[in-house]
Amino acid sequence: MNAIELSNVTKRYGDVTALDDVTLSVAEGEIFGFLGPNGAGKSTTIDILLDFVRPTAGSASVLGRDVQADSLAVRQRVGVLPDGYHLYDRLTARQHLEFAADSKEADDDIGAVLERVGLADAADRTAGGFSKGMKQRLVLAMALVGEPDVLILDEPTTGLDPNGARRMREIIREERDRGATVFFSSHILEQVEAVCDRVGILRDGRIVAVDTIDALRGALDSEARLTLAVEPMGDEVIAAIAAVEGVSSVRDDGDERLSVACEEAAKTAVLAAVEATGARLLDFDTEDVSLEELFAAYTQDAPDASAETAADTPAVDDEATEVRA
Ligand SMILES: Nc1ncnc2c1ncn2[C@@H]1O[C@H](COP(=O)(O)OP(=O)(O)OP(=O)(O)O)[C@@H](O)[C@H]1O
Repeated sequence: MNAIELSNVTKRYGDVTALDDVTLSVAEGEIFGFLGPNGAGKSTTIDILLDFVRPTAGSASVLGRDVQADSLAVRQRVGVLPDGYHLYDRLTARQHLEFAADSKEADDDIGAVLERVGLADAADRTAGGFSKGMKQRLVLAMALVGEPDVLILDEPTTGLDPNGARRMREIIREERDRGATVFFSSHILEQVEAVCDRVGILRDGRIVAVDTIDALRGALDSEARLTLAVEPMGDEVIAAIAAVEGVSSVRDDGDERLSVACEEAAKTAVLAAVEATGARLLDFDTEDVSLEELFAAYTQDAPDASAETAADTPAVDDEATEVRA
C-alpha cells in the first residue's frame, strides 16, 4: 500500500488551473520532497490531501483511505505542519500540545515532545510572545503528537535558524526511522537533498519529474557545463560556439573565459569550433550540475542560446582590448 496517492487530480479556481492531472505515489516509510516554484500548486496538493480543498477531478488517498470519504480517519493518522498555521496567542506551548494530544486521542509525554523541538524552556510561555522560529517549532511539535503514520510538512524550515533547520532534518529522519512517511514541500534545495529519498517536481500544476536527486542529475547529464579560456576572445568565437548543434547557452564570464551549457556529446564539437576560428584554447573544465541548475532545468524554459549570448556579451572592456591588440 502506498502512504499517499494522487490519481489524475485536477484543481481549478475559476480560470486558474492550480493542478493539472497530477498522478503521484509516495511509498510507506519514504521521505518525499515536493518541489516547485511559487504558485506551482504545492499547497493546493497538500490541502487536497487534508481535504481542506476538493479536487475538480481525480481522487486522492492517504494510507489507503480516500481523503474525502474518510477525512476524519485520515486526519487522525496524519501530522500536519501547514503553510498558514494558527496558534492561540494566550495559550502556552504546553497547552497547545495538550490540545493536539486531546484531538488525536494521544497520550504523548508533552514535556518530551517540547524537548525534542527545543522548546522545553519555553513550555509555559504563551505563544503570543514567541518568535517566528519558536512558533514554527511549536507547530512542528503539534504535528509530531500522536506518532502519526504520515507527516505532511509545508515549507517546514521557514523561519528556522540553521540549528533549527538541522534539528528539523534530524527529526524528519527520526520519524522515518520510526516507520512514518514524510511528505514535505520546500524550495530550499539543500534541505531537500539532505533528507529526501525521492523528490517530485511540480511546474504550473503538472508533475514534471519524480525521482531521486541523483537520478534527476543523471538525466541532465546530457547537459554539461564547460568553462573555456580562449585567446583571443571575441564575438566570432562566441558565435561559433553558439552555432554548434547541442549548445543551449554561451555566457561570456569576462577575463577571456566562457561558460557553455551543451549536450555531453557536443563538448568536442565546441572545442573544435573554437579552434576553427583560429583562437587558442588555453584551458577548459567541466562542472557538475548544481542543485539550482537542476531545479531551473525542470521548472524553467530552456534558455534561448542566441538571446542569452547577446544579452550576456559585455561591452569590450579595456583589459579585453589589450589582449586582443
Ligand atoms: N483559493 C484560491 N483561489 C484562486 N486561486 C488560487 C487559490 N489557491 C491557490 N490558487 C492559485 O493556484 C495556483 C497554485 O497555488 P499554490 O498555493 O498551490 O502554489 P504553491 O506551489 O504552494 O506556491 P508557494 O510556493 O508560493 O506557496 C496559483 O496560481 C494560485 O494563485
